[in-house]
Order: sequence, then C-alpha cells, then structure tokens
Amino acid sequence: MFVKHQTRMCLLRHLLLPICLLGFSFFSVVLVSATPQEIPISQASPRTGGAQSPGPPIVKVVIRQDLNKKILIALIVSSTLLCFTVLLLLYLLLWRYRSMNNSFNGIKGKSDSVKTSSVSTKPTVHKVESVTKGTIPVYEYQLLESGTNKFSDGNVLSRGGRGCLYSACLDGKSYVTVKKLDGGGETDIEKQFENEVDWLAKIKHQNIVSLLGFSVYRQTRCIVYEMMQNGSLESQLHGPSQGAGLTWQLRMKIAVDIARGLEYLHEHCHPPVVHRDLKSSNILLDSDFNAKISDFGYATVLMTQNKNLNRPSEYLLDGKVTDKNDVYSFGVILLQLLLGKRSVEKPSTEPESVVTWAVPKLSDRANLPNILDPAIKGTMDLKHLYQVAAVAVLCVQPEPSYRPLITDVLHSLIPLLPLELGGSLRIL
Ligand SMILES: Nc1ncnc2c1ncn2[C@@H]1O[C@H](COP(=O)(O)OP(=O)(O)OP(=O)(O)O)[C@@H](O)[C@H]1O
Repeated sequence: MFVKHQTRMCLLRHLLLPICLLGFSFFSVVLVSATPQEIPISQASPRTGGAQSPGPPIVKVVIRQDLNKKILIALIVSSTLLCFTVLLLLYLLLWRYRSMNNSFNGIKGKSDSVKTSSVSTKPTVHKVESVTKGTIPVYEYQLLESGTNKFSDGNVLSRGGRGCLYSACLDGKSYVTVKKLDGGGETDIEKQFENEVDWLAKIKHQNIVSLLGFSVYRQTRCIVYEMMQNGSLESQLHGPSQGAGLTWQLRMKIAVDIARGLEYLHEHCHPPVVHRDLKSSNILLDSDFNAKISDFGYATVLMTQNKNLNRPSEYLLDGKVTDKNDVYSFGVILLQLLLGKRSVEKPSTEPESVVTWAVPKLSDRANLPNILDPAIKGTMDLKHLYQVAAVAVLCVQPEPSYRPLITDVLHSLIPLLPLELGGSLRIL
C-alpha cells in the first residue's frame, strides 16, 4: 500500500528530471539549427555594387543549401543524443528497479546475499517520504541483523503470535526494538505489516509508540520502534512485580495517557482511526512510565461519523467497527488498573472476563475496596476511586451508543491526576 506507493513515486521522480532535460535539449538543438542564418551584405553578394543599385540595399541573404546541410547535421547530432539518452535512461531504470527489488521485494532478487562487511553503522540508510508528514527511514536488514546479534535468543524481548520482538543496538549507544515478522509472502502477515507501517507513519503523538523505520528482506519484514523500557502494562500488572511498581497515581497517569492517545485517534485524525486491538499488552511504558498505544496491525479508519443522534453509529458501519469498540477496551483496561485482574481469567472451569466478574460487584460501591488490587489498597482518596470505577462501568456497557466518547472519559479523569503528572489535581 504505502510502501508500494512510495516506490512508484520515487521512480517517477527519478525519471521526470532526465526526461525534461532531454526534451529541453532536443528542442533547443532543433530550434537553433532551424533559425535562418543572416550574413552581412558585403560578404553575401559581391555583385550588388552601390553604383548599379539605386534602391535600398538587400540586407538579408539566406543560403538555403548551407542551411539544409546544417539542419541535417543538427538532426543527426540530436538523434544520436536522443539514442544515447534513451539508453542511459533504460540503464538507470533497470538499475533503480534492481535496487528497489532488493530493498522492497528481495524474494526474487539475485543480490540478496548478505554482505555483513559492508554494513553501515548508521541506522538510517535512506528515507522514504511519508504520505502526510515526516519521513520513514528504511533500514538495511543487515544492520538490524548485526544490531540484534543475528536475532539471537539473548536479544528476544517477547515471542508473539506474529513474530518475535528483539532489542537492538544500532549505533553502539542507544537501544531500539525490532519486531521481526517471518513469512512476508503470506497475505495476512503482509497486510498487518503494511497496516502497522502505514498507520504509524502517519500518526505522531506522545501517547502512541513511535515508528523508527522498517526493513523488507526476502520473506522477512522488520519494524523498528522506540524502546519502551518498562515493557507492557500487562507485564507490569501480571509479571513478577504483580503491580507493585504501579502506584495509584501512576495508574491514573497511565489511564489518562491512553485516553489522550485514543482521543487523538478518534477526534483529531481525519478520518478518525479505530485501533480495534486495545489491550494491556498493547500499552507500552517508557522509562518514566509514560504510556503509549502500540500495535496498529488491526487499525482502521472510521469512514462515517455518526451525524444522526438517534441512530447508533454501529448501524452506519454494518455493526462492524466504531470508536465505541475502543471505548469498551479502554474500560476493560481501567478495570484492570483498579482490580489488578487479567482481562480474562482462566480458572480451571470457565474462562471469565473481568467485566462479567466485576460489574455486578460494582453495583454496590461499598464492595469496591474489597475487590481492589491489593498492591494499591488504602493508597487513594475513596472519592476518586469511586469516580474512576463509575467511568469504567460506563465504558463497558453492552450497548455501544450508551458508552461515553473517549474525550468525555479523558476530561473526567484529568481532575483526578496530580498537576505534576499532567492532570489538574492540586495536592495541598
Ligand atoms: N517498543 C517496545 N519496547 C519494549 N517492549 C515492547 C515494545 N513493543 C512490544 N513490546 C513487548 O512485546 C510484547 C509483544 O508485543 P507485540 O506487539 O509484538 O505483540 P504481538 O506479537 O502483536 O502479539 P499480540 O498480537 O498478541 O498483541 C508486548 O506486550 C511488550 O511486552
């Protein structure tokens, strides 16, 4: 999609200049040679003496034969030039096509062999202009390979359903994260790869993970992201620390950060974007616990905004995708932050979602302190706790049209977050 579009644009741009130059030079040669030659009267016609001619002297004499010869020479020269330029263009085209085949579709290319000795230590090899703003660096596969110690197990951060995630040091100093997707030929992987790169190239926001670049090599696709040192929200809540690293205030900051990222997608992108796969494992935390939304493999645009207030927006989209899907997922994350539970608990019997488990209990707010995550018990103002729980319950209502907009959610959470963490709460 975007990558292919960029390839075509790049090719066009490279061809346009030589073609224009060629056209210009050809026309100037023909124009110059076709201009009639003027010669002074004294040299042109010695027989036309002043005494014999009473009238005004003839000042222009065009020697047709000489002119024809010149035109012929000019034509030969320009057609030789034309042939030469066409050949040069063909060569350039072939060269360009080959080099692009190597970087974008190395499956067929002969020059796929890895030349590790010639790998540049610079992370960015060349840049492709984004559709909207900025540029997306294209990384050489070999650079990513050497930065991850040949994608060694020691560099694995996580093994996901669609590929492996590695930490990589590309410049000897700073670390980045590389997602390696094998099986690029498979349409599903290819689609998700292109979707993720497309979206992250266009979307730039402090609460959305930054795309640093990508690489395409044979059947392997790599996406390079900024490193998020504190991993995912899921690993913070359910990893070895069991939520102990997340205070009440940090949890509120994470909730506000996610809501800000979603508000940007729903309200400030044109057309609006729906993430569709929001969950705690897709919420990443940097070294300062700033939360960022990641994984845009399933994101899509919201084609029609609901202008008719009597009809739920679901109807306009055949009941498939709306921004309220993301609001529901946000509510689930909010419940997880409060209760420290997984979105779906898998006991020995039936798996149960945190929504079906918690919502009936939350109908009586007095229950809340008893089911709260033990890691934060007694650390917050109860009024704030009830307020956050009420927002969470609103977000996970079964009827999508009853769920609030993410912008309303955001503005009800901001007053609960201390000023120094980006909220408006003044602690005296
Ligand atoms: N930029 C990053 N920095 C640090 N860790 C990351 C980064 N991106 C992802 N991770 C970690 O890797 C895990 C898997 O992320 P990934 O996006 O690869 O999931 P996935 O393979 O798409 O799986 P799923 O589809 O189930 O979400 C995350 O939960 C997080 O712990």
